[in-house]
Amino acid sequence: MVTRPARRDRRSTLAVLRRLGPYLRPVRGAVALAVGAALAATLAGLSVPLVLRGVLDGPVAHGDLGALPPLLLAVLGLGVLEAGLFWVRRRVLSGPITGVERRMRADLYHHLQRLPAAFHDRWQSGQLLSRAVGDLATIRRFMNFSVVFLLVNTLVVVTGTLLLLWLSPVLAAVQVATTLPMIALVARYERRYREVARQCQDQVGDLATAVEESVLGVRVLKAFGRGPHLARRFAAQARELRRRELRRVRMLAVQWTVGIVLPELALAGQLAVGGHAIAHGAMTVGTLVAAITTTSYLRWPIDSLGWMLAEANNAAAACERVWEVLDAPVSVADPERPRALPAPARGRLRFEGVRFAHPGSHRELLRGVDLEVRPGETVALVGATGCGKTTLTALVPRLYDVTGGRVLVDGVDVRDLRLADLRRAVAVAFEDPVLFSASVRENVRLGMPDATDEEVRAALRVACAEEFVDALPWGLSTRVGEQGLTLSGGQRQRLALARAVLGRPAVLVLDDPLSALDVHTEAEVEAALRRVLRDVTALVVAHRPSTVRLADRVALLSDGRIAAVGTHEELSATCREYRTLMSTMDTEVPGTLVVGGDVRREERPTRDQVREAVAR
Ligand SMILES: Nc1ncnc2c1ncn2[C@@H]1O[C@H](COP(=O)(O)OP(=O)(O)OP(=O)(O)O)[C@@H](O)[C@H]1O
Repeated sequence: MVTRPARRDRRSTLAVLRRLGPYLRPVRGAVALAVGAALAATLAGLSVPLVLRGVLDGPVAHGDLGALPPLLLAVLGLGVLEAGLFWVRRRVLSGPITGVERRMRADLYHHLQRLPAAFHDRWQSGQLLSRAVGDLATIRRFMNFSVVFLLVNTLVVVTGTLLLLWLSPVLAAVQVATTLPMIALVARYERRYREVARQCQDQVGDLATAVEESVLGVRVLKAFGRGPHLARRFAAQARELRRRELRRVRMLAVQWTVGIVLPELALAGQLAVGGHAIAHGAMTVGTLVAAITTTSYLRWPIDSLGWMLAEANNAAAACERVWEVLDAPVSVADPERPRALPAPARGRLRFEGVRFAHPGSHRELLRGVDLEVRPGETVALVGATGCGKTTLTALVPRLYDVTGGRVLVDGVDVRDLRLADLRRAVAVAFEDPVLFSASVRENVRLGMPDATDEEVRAALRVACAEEFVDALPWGLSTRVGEQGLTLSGGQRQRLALARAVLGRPAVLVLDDPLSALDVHTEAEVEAALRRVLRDVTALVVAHRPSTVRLADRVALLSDGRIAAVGTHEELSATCREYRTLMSTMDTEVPGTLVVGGDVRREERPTRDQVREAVAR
């Protein structure tokens, strides 16, 4: 499993953030209005020093108190205008920007759904979760606030400096001299800060994975008493996150300190220079007060510059993480010129010279599989543990694509079919039946959302699940807990079977469909399956004789190829490897444990045990 991708984007923060453009374009009107409102608000604030100069050098200097009220009203008006415009900025932007976040999240989710199984094999779910939740929230905060104020504050610093220049070039020079070190510091920290931010966000992803795994596996952890061990591992990861966060905070602390000290230095410098100039009659008190008020007003824009660039770097690191997922290629996709299945579909399934290696694996798992499952026929696929049975079945609905050869349904290469058409024609029930936290009805209708309750019930009957579903508190509407954990393994497997047969597929791929059933239920489901399998082409991965009994023919997968095909009797008579395999399977049924009336199946033999048996 890959914790996180190795690729690191070395592009500048601006280049990374520029990719937000297409998302921001539809709301550019709102952004422009917000920038305009924030700019007008800040300029209103920046005008106050000019009015102050007017007060000091006019009515105050000349004792003309009658001229004072309009100027005081002007100060009050500017204050109210500034507050109102800031309100407008927030009001105008929040809705559109949360809409942008929603669109990005929807795109990410949609893309995750389209990415092939091989992608999900490699990525930890916590990494994906933290990107879909935490990183997108970081980007939203940046767009909502920092984008506007980076623009506005830069403009305000420039305008304020020009105003100072107009008031007094020498006081402006003091201001510029004390601002330059801040700009140099920010430039120096830019890349390092982004790297640290990235490390923190990656560590949050690892932590989310750890939480998710231990929550999903809580029963196993409890049963094996591994809770304390996991807690120690989690604490170590949390310590690592803290260490990285502290590095980030230390860098921010330096920026904040410098950001606070420099404006104070500017004020002290301006007081010294201005006081001297006033003493020599080269400057009025009003000019000095106006300059100092302007410098004070510039304090927040300059202070915030470092902080907002840090936010920009956080957002750039978050963007990189989101783009990594969005840029992952959808390698299993609809063909450019899709072909249609002949109607009505007959369900002839054929593997021709099929080769396959898992991405990143140097070992070819399947090395030329040739097998035909005729319409209406059931073929059981058997073979030693880990020989590639599940992988071979996963090639039919294109969970993976073959690396050589081809898989054909009714003579059409599955890669030439639209995925929707293929998945309508081919239904799958996995060994590990995954259910979602939704009602029984929604879980069964997963592949056919429009199915009626009657159709759902018919499928449940086929899977021998109707009785237990009716006994649930709300029948079909009962919500099964997360991953269906409120149901027994056998119940989950029967729902997964019902889901597979609901759409009346032409081809049914079943991966060990009886694995989680007790002996009694197994007999029931087996009988029901016999009925289903009569009308459909089926490839069934079999781990025990009872499943093999369902099949018309059996195919033995060995060393990446189909080593033998025939009826159970033929193979038993002619194939030594098959006999040995069946004898290891047979040991499972007598080995069934009966504990207080509760019937449980023992573990299947390990791959090594099977190999040993085959070698004997
Ligand atoms: N996503 C993956 N990436 C790399 N290797 C994988 C992946 N999935 C499975 N494998 C490897 O491929 C081999 C075949 O796995 P597969 O699940 O197809 O075997 P199987 O015959 O169905 O086994 P079993 O009988 O135990 O269910 C195993 O060695 C497994 O470790």
